[in-house]
Amino acid sequence: VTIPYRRMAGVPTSYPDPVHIAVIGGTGIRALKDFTLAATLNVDTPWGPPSSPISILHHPSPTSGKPIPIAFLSRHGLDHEFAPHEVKNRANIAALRHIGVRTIIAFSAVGSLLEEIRPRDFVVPDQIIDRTKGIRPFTFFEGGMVGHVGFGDPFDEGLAKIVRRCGHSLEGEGVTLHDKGLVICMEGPQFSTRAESNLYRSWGGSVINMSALPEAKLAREAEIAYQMICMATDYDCWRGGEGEDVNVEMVMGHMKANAENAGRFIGTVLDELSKEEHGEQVLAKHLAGQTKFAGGITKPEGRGKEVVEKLKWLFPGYFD
Ligand SMILES: CSC[C@H]1O[C@H](OP(=O)(O)O)[C@H](O)[C@@H]1O
Ligand SMILES: Nc1ncnc2[nH]cnc12
Repeated sequence: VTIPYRRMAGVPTSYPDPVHIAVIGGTGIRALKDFTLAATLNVDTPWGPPSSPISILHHPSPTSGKPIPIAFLSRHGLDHEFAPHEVKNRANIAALRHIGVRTIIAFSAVGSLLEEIRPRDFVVPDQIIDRTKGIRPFTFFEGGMVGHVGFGDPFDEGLAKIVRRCGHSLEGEGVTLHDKGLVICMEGPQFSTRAESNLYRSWGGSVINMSALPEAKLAREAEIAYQMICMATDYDCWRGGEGEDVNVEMVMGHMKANAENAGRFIGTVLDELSKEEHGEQVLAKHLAGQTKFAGGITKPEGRGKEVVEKLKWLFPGYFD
């Protein structure tokens, strides 16, 4: 199936098993090629519905041949109708955790802030600077439940190692991969000024997007291992040559031209993650339980009823 996963006649609307791995598709990635659509889920969450229905895709395990379910969610909606500040981040992450997801591979089209990261290159980032403006809902812990999770390393290093290996295995076949990178996550939806772009370069920024946050923060609160794969589509506006400033046409043009490689990259990562040897990593056992303590700081008598109910839905057994 290559079209965006709308509700299709005959496709089940429920799925019997937990789904551990998810892909969040960004700009230009609204579906995954060569997967069988097993179900389309309309999950409602205490934070409202997610940006899109969740498609459950079947992918044969490269070791056992058994079908492995993968959840796919379209960050900006099936028709790219949600601007970066309108993306239903809390509902997206909550819905994914609710169906069993503990590993997310998130894809993002980014501007490059470095000469050596050329359009169509891939980057597996390891750091983020938050330049969003506080207008996006960014936590599950508010309204009478205080929670503080660690975010020193905003991406999951175990997952990053696997993703990098997969990317390198495709090098020479049209894929160029940069192993590390600092993502500047800006508010948007307007692109940056030239002064801002230069400022981010002076901070050591490698790439810029509008969607790493709060997605990555919410995934951490939800104890989900999260790694973003970025694909450069432009040089933002710092390079300054004629006709070089980023625009949507440029972004979409590079995404379309390199969609095949992006799809192969994601497919290789899913193949690898489907191997039994990565079972513990995929289940993010290293994160399990952290939010029970990080989110349990508010004394029971001070807890907000409404938020407690929401959190019970998201973390059954944590805040009883
Ligand atoms: C269409 S250019 C700006 C847009 O592209 C990126 O989207 P995504 O991260 O979802 O691939 C960027 O973050 C902006 O939302
Ligand atoms: N230059 C840029 N700035 C922010 N987000 C982007 N996504 C793709 N290119 C971008």
